[in-house]
Amino acid sequence: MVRHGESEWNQTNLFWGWVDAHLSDKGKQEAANAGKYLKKSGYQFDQAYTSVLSRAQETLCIILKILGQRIPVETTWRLNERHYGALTGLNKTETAKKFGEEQVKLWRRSFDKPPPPMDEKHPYYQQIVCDPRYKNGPPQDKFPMFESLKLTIERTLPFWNERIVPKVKAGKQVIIAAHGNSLRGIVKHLDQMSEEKIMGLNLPTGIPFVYTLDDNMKPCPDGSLQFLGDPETVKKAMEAVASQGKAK
Ligand SMILES: O=C(O)[C@H](O)COP(=O)(O)O
Repeated sequence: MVRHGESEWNQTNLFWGWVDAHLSDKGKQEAANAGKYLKKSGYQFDQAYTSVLSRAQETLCIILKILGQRIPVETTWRLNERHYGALTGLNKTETAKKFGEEQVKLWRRSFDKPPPPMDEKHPYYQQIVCDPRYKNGPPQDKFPMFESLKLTIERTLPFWNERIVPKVKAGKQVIIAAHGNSLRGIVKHLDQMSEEKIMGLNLPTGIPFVYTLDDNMKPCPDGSLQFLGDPETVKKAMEAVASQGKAK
């Protein structure tokens, strides 16, 4: 699994959720580094999965190009970033100054406290709701206007169980290029993390992590959340993500 590289909106520290941002130059470099690391470690994949958002698709494309692999790619809104509701488009530092760091941490990392909903007057409402990439779902009457991690997991796990698990059980190697919170949902599920523990997990951009699963889809000993990167770089990258919500 890999969280997309830094996007143009990461640079300006905005909540972006379902808004479609492209990779920044740094993000393209991060994706290229991820590809090189995977290549050096000898990874070959049979199937790829990604969201319908450009930043995840661009990351996957760069990685597969470096691996020199052409494999089937399945895209789904179910792997999208969580929908950040009314916070979409707001600056994270400014939001922490206005509402306090604790509140922003709860919105960003708590399990079931959702951000306030996006209403029809929100500047990104039309762009998201009318985007043709959602013509195959989610249905208009269930289209999210906000998501907690819990709600994100509720729409990500059916895809994991129905589409990804059968491939893995058939012995296929799969790569998932997605987003900080859709991947946190899968990690929570695989490692059966508590709601408290998942609050402390900040996935860095563009650093792949590996799961080796047994026949019951449980992580093998040492087969859980293994980052492919130098530990100090991974640690710093995780801290940097956590501190995006500070008032500074
Ligand atoms: O949507 C966003 O802003 C990011 O993809 C994830 O942000 P977070 O790290 O604040 O949850």
